[in-house]
This record gives sequence, C-alpha cells and structure tokens, in this order.
Amino acid sequence: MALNTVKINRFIWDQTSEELKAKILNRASFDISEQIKLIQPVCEGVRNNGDQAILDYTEKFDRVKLDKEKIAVSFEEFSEAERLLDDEMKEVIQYAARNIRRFHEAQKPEPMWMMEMEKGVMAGEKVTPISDVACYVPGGKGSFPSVLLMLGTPATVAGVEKIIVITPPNKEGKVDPAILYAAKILGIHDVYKVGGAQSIAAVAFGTETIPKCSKVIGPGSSFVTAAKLHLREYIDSGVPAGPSESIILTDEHADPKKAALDLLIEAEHGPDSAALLVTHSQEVADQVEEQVHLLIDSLNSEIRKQFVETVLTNYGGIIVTNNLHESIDFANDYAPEHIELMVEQPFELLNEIKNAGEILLGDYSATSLFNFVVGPNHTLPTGQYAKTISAVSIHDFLKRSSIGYVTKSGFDTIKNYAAKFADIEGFETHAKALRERN
Ligand SMILES: NC(=O)c1ccc[n+]([C@@H]2O[C@H](COP(=O)([O-])OP(=O)(O)OC[C@H]3O[C@@H](n4cnc5c(N)ncnc54)[C@H](O)[C@@H]3O)[C@@H](O)[C@H]2O)c1
Ligand SMILES: N[C@H](CO)Cc1c[nH]c[nH+]1
Ligand SMILES: [Zn+2]
Repeated sequence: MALNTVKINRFIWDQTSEELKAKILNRASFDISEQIKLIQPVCEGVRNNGDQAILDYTEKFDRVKLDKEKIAVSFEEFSEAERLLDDEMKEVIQYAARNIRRFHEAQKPEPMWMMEMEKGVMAGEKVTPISDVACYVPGGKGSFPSVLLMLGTPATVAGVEKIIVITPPNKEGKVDPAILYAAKILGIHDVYKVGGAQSIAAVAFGTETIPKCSKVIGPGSSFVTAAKLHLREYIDSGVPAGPSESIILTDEHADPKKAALDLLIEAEHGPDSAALLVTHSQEVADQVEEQVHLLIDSLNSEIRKQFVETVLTNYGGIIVTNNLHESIDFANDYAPEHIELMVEQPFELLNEIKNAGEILLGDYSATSLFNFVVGPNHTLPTGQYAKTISAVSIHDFLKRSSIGYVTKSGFDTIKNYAAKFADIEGFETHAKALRERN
C-alpha cells in the first residue's frame, strides 16, 4: 500500500481547460522574464569589472569565495581529481566516452563536395570547424560529467581548435573530479570555475582570466538560459536546452512498473522539469500511478523525492487521451526533449512522431541509458524547441561555406541568365560585371 499522499496531476485531455493545457504545453522554460531582469546587472557587472565581478557573483550565488588565481583549474587540481576518482568510475566514464565518440564520428560529413551544374560550372560546399567554443556544464542541482562528454566529444570530433569549459564550483571551491577526468579524456585543459549568468557574460565579453568565445553551448538553469537570450548579440548560444522533460507514451499493453520507473527519470532533475505519462488507457494510468507512489516511497534522497513530487504535481503528471492517435497528436504538439514509446509495436509509431529531441523505442530503451552511455547526444532542445531544432551534434561545431568555380565556356553558357536576373532586380553593376567581361 502506498504511503505518500502526493496528488499526482491527472488530466483527461479533452476535458482540460485551455488555461491548464497552456501551462502543461508551455512548461517552465516559457516565461523567464523575471530571470532576465535578475541577470541584466550580473551581465553588466561582468562586462565592466571582469574577474572581480566573477568572484563577487560566485560568492553571492554559489556561496564560494575564490580568488583570481583559483578561477582557472590548475594542473595540480587535474592531477588531484585523477587520484580521487576510483578505477570503476574511470572505467564507466571511459566506456561512455568511447560510445559517444563512435556515435558522433558517424555524423562526420564529407569535408568538401562539388557538382557540375552546367559544363564548366562547378558548385559545392566546404566544411570548416568553428574556431572556439565554451562548453557549459551545469552544477546547481547535481554534477554533470556526462554533459561534458556530450558537448566536448562532438566539439573535438568536429576539430574545434579552442575548447574551454565553464562550470560552477562546488562548496569547496573545486570542480567535481569526474568532470575534470572527462575533460582530461577529451584533451580539454582549460576549465574555469564559474557558472550561472556570470559565466555566460564572461565568455561573451571575456575577462582577464576567461577568454571571450564565439559560441557557448550546453544546458542550464533559467539563469543560464536568460543570460544566453540577453547576450545573443554578443555570443552564439547553441541549442536551447533548459529544464529536462520527457513523455512516456503507452498503449494498453504497457508494463506499469517500467512506465512508472521511466516517468521518474527526468522528474528528478529539478522542480522546474516536466515528466508526463500519456496514455489512452485509464487502466494503465491507474496502474502506473500506483507504481509511482510506491517508487516515490522507495527513494532515499530527500531532495530528489521533493523534485519528483513537485514535478508530478506541477508541470508533469498523467494525461489521458481518447485513443493512440490523440496521444501522438499531443506528443507532437508538446515536442518533448525525450519520448519513450512503450507500445506493443513501437517501430510502427516511429514515423508518426514528428517533434521530439530523442525517440526511444520499446520497454528496455530507458532514457537513463541514453542520458549516459549509449552514444546519442543527451543535450536536446526543451520547451517545444524540438519542433525546429535537433540534439547537439557535430554540426553545432561545424559550418559550411559554399564554393564555386566557373570556366570561360561555362561563363558564356550562363552569363545571360544572370545578367537578365540582375535587370529584373535592378542591379546595374551586377549586370555590368557579366556583360562587360570577355
Ligand atoms: N536539456 C538538457 O540536455 C539538459 C541536460 C542536463 C541538465 N539539464 C537541465 O539543466 C538545468 C541545470 O540547472 P542547475 O541549477 O542544476 O545548474 P546551473 O549550473 O545551470 O545553474 C546553477 C547556477 O545558477 C546560478 N544561480 C543560482 N541561483 C541564482 C540566483 N538566484 N540568481 C542568479 N543566479 C543564480 C549560480 O551561479 C549557479 O552556479 C536543470 O534544469 C536540468 O534539468 C538539461
Ligand atoms: N536528462 C539530461 C538531458 O536531458 C541528461 C542527464 C545528465 N545526467 C542526468 N541526466
Ligand atoms: Zn537526466
């Protein structure tokens, strides 16, 4: 018998008010106007006062007093981290790193391609890595060495020359040894102890210690997201990855225990996460709810228990639809970061799911496997961005330049088309450059 009395949200979707529907669909990442107000002086402070502002905001928000020399992780701290980590942890990080690398190597495009558009008219593309990037590894509600593997691996596979890491220091003013070990495996030496909005401003403007970067990438709290939005004129901020979210979509065949277990995975990230069971079976909904209560009771960590309870009573819970098609429509409208298809024929549904950062099929493809070790990237678009944006990949660290080459005879074949087009648009010198060339 369940002990807790948590009132898990249950929405009969076609009887739910428009207001509640909007709350569920928008989830936490929708409105960050409050955080934007909060982080503006922080960003200005870093822009004007560099390292000193970093130290002040780190003391204020992370409650750690550092000095200037301690902002960058030292060689000794890297060595100490390696000593502190036991062999099993190292082996797990290495295993994940190998799979993540294999997966991202497979994304590598041809460095260059060309095709003949007309005889003597060649066009194609050349791929070049971006020159530099800052990887943001969050640290407020946990430690995320896996995030560094998910960002640093595609960056190194792409061939980015300068990769730095920014991450909040822990209470001892240190970086988690597992993060430093992951950095070492990736060949990244520049790690800075700074998180939150102050870290985004640091890489957007540069400080005495922290280099200005062209791009910052990585998931983060609403303060991080707000700073990325606020500073978008100064730095490219990559895939929008906010509070974690997932949908477990089931039919009447689902195993309630497995569905309940997986519903709780992303719910334990923080109070602003979202985790939804979407099903057309009232019976499955009831059985999963019962299992969820039992699982919550079995959790040891008080803070994770609180997060799960908040999520299932706030942005998460159970959505009951009339049939499988309505469940699929809901999922596509919601555009989750992760979706698990716990249905009898998951591959038959695969093409129906149009909007999701990650689609996991069947009873054994638990989201946590893919969060850590399988290989695909776990830094995924949240807050409905999966409608237009994909998971972090090697392509976030590469850019394409179009290339072209035209011979004299190729030029003669096509010049009149282009000159006439220039006339249509009224561009005199565009046309002249063609008509007066021999
Ligand atoms: N989408 C993904 O791929 C993915 C992956 C991992 C984690 N996540 C999400 O990333 C988020 C990580 O958040 P987090 O909090 O753990 O770490 P975080 O590092 O993003 O944020 C913590 C930092 O915020 C700053 N901060 C804290 N309180 C503040 C305040 N009141 N005002 C201004 N700044 C303040 C502090 O400097 C602190 O270092 C979670 O929501 C998690 O769900 C997403
Ligand atoms: N769920 C996160 C991305 O959606 C990844 C993660 C890292 N550690 C735990 N979970
Ligand atoms: Zn997770």
